[in-house]
Amino acid sequence: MAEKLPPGLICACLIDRNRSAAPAAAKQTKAIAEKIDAETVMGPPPQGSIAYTTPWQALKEHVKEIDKTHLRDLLAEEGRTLALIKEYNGIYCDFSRQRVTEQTLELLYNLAREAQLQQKIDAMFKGEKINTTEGRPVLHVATRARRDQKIFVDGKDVVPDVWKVLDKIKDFSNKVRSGEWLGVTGKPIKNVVAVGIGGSFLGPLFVHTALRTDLTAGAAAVGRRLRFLANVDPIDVARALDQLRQEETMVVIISKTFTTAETMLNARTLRTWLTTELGEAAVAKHMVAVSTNIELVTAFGIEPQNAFGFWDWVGGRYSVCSAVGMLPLSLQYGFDMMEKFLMGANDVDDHFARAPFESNLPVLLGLLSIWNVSFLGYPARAILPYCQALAKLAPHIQQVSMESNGKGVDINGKPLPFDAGELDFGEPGTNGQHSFYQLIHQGRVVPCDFIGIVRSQQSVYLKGEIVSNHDELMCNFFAQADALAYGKSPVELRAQNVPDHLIPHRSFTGNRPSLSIMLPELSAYQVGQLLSLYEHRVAVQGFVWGVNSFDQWGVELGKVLASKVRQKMNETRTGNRKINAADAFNPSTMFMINKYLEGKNVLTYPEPRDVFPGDLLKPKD
Ligand SMILES: O=P(O)(O)OC[C@H]1O[C@](O)(CO)[C@@H](O)[C@@H]1O
Repeated sequence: MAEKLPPGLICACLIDRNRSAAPAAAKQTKAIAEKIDAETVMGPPPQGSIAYTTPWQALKEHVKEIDKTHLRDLLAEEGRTLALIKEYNGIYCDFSRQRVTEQTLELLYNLAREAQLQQKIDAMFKGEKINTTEGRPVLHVATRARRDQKIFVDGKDVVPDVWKVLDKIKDFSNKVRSGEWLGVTGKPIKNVVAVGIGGSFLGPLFVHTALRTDLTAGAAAVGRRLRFLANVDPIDVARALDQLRQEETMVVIISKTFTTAETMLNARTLRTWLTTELGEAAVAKHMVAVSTNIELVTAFGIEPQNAFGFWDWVGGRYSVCSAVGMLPLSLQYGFDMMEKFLMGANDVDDHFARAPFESNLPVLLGLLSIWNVSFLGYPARAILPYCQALAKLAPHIQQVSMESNGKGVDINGKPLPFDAGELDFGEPGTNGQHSFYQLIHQGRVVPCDFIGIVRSQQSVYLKGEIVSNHDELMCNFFAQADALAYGKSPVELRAQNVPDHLIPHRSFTGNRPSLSIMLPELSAYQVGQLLSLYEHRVAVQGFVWGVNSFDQWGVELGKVLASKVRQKMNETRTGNRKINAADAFNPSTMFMINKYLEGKNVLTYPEPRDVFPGDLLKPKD
């Protein structure tokens, strides 16, 4: 295990094992080790960092100017507002509620030029190996390339390979949907359970949730069910399988690596669920896979013709446009609709690659986020769609953004002299208004993305009501942005006869930044546009901060430690014993695991056997 860990962690582990030493001495040794480690492994913060450049320093100076202004006054300038409204192919972005002037934007463009942003964007689209720690290109844009586009990796055009898989998905999903592909008992397949986690789950879930309210999509999905199984929590298994009959169900195992512990355990669980009922022959008709590792898929027992491939140049969190999303979503909605989704994403890809910074929406979004995080000092960002169909946008972007830019070192491995990344969270409005908006109105400053849709896919209007349901939703969309920007002053409150003792409680400082995005509707095309917009915004931030946004080493340590716990837990089960000091956990973990083992003995079965959801609730024989 040790040789897989970076040197800093090896030191920490060695110290951890030296538990007999006096705590003070151990603390001192640890501090010294960490210092040596930081100096020898990473070195001092790099003078080459973007933070030491003139454009960065100019922006820092500029904060003083901005601090003299209030959004209330900035919003009074119509010329400024017009300059800060940007539109591209139906996407309307109003940046006027950002704490910026036109000069701020000029300074941000200087920063982008200093960071060689355009060159980095070009390198990405050209298939250069910009994910340097894994030696890979970053080409999720190729997964939604038009058939006639050319994108090269190591001199080979990859677009024909992309379309070979897409054609296979089209053919397969048509067969399943038309009833030409039948289950092992001759029944048509009506249900799909997509098993995957992280990027192999959140993107497809986001798109599925967005399309579920599209009337056309709804029609295409009539009588069909798409469920997701991500967590190994048995409750998640139970919910995913609830009311499903094996003979009408297809299980799609989605894993880039085909090694992710949770996904593989769930894959084995669902294989057993199918074969217990239908026999071994069920695997060929009811299980398919999406992976870059076709060897492991075959070893699992899924036939290669039932495997849908993708490539190591597609990062997991950027993979929804590959077979990862396209297969389950085409089974649910039909390939034609999903092709529109791809073309929406492709449209914004083209815009991102070519448009000048001044009108490039992902670039503007990215630069403004950098302004908020690195200069104004706001570490969080709320994604607030006034659209229930976008309920899973925030969780998806949370992974895209935080797994990409949550880094402590730059692309050359040198410590960053600033905090990169931000804390992303969000909920659809108006639900969020009745939850965490209190904090963003009167507590911490959290820059907000408001997203609204002009024409809803559904209409609800009761005669006698002032406005329709959708208009009501949008009234809040417009109002919230102004409430944050303008606030409410004690003078205004006094004029409304608010008693003095309540004035501090009812005052709103305002001057809280937000941006508003409006889309004409939310069909598959716009969902694709929105996805690409957010993905590239994250890339812009990473390119300017100088981090590698396309690796994710930070998720590894927990996986290694879980595997040690798993092994020890298995030993205690077979050896019928508790965890003890020889198992080399710290006292806290040792006590906690033993508490867990003691507590769950009431429910464990003495003999190993397959247990399915609901079994634990049945009386024991
Ligand atoms: O698709 P896989 O290989 O199962 O990985 C699932 C997810 O796990 C992660 O590696 C994080 O643990 C993500 O980056 C990835 O999307």
